[in-house]
Amino acid sequence: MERVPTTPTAEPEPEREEEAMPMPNLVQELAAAAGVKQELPPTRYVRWGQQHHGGGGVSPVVANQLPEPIPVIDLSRLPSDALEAAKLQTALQDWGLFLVINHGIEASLMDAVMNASNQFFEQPPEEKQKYSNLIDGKHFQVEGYGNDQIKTQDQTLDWSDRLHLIVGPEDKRNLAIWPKRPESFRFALEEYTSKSKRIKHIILAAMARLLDLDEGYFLHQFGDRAPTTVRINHYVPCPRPDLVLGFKAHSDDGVLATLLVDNDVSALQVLKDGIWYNVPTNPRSLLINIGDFMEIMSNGIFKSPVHRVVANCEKERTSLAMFYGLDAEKEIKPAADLLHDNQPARYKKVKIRNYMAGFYEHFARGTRVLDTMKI
Ligand SMILES: O=C(O)CCC(=O)C(=O)O
Ligand SMILES: [Fe+2]
Repeated sequence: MERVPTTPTAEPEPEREEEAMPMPNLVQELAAAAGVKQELPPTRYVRWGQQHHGGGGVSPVVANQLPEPIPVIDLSRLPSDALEAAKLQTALQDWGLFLVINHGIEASLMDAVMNASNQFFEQPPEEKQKYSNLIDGKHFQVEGYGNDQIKTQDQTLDWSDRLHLIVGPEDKRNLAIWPKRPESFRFALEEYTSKSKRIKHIILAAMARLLDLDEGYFLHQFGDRAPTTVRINHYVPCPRPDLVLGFKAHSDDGVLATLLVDNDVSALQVLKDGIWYNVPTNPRSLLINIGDFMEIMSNGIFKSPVHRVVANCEKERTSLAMFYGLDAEKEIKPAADLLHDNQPARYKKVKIRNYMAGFYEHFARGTRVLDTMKI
């Protein structure tokens, strides 16, 4: 079974033709270009030696089925129902991710934000390039439309394009980089952002109660200036899904992430005890992912799960992840009330700014910055 971090093996590269044209850093354009009919995707996207399933274009989404379904938490019951809280505890300890239903976001709003996101990606490249994450075509910034930052020449890129936006605090929204088309995009994303906040509150209060901490313990870490960011991932079909990943293995930065995924294309996988499991889609529910900051603050009681997205050769897929981060100047450490003589701190104190700097370095290499913070 593949493990994280993954390192390319010395397996020989299959023979392939060189690309005739310079490679655009956008997977949608690559896929649309005639060159994609060649059997192999461009080298930069290929994970040599990491073939994750079979080969020959067999859809990799048929991996291990979960030994039990991903826990589904009824958010309307979570504040008062002990059984629901117990379910949450199991979900957090076993998987670090779970689904929520009765979350208070109307189906029409979920559809609106997904449709607007899909419509953005369906537009011609010139329109999308207006929001590029490359300033002057070369200087990378996290916010905007594009792919990963290229940190090294041998870095393997993901078979997907992304749109990354700051949605909170409101005065930090860089509206110049928010798509103007489709026109519905801005309103849908604003509405979705404002309704998602309540979900974060209910879950973080319940998590604090599970640890016998003050109910506001995690919520108080945010203050007014904590950033909330959105990453909209657009996965394009790939002729050799066995050779690429839609999104490399990673754990999320931030305290918590909510994930809105396509209703019918399942592609997300989670790693548990060295085995990858498919996370099935569940229309109208939201997936909640624990982030690295929570793993640190809970002293490892709640795990930030390693996950990845596999490609397929037929269907497009879009997902929208909302990350609840913390202020760059803040320091986090395991909650003092969780530490005892026989339960010492398992993570160092870390400033968010330093964590984030390390995060992007590690992310590009497919390793985890969190591992460097363990004691
Ligand atoms: O597309 C997905 O299902 C997951 C996306 C993800 O993990 C992320 O944006 O951090
Ligand atoms: Fe993620």
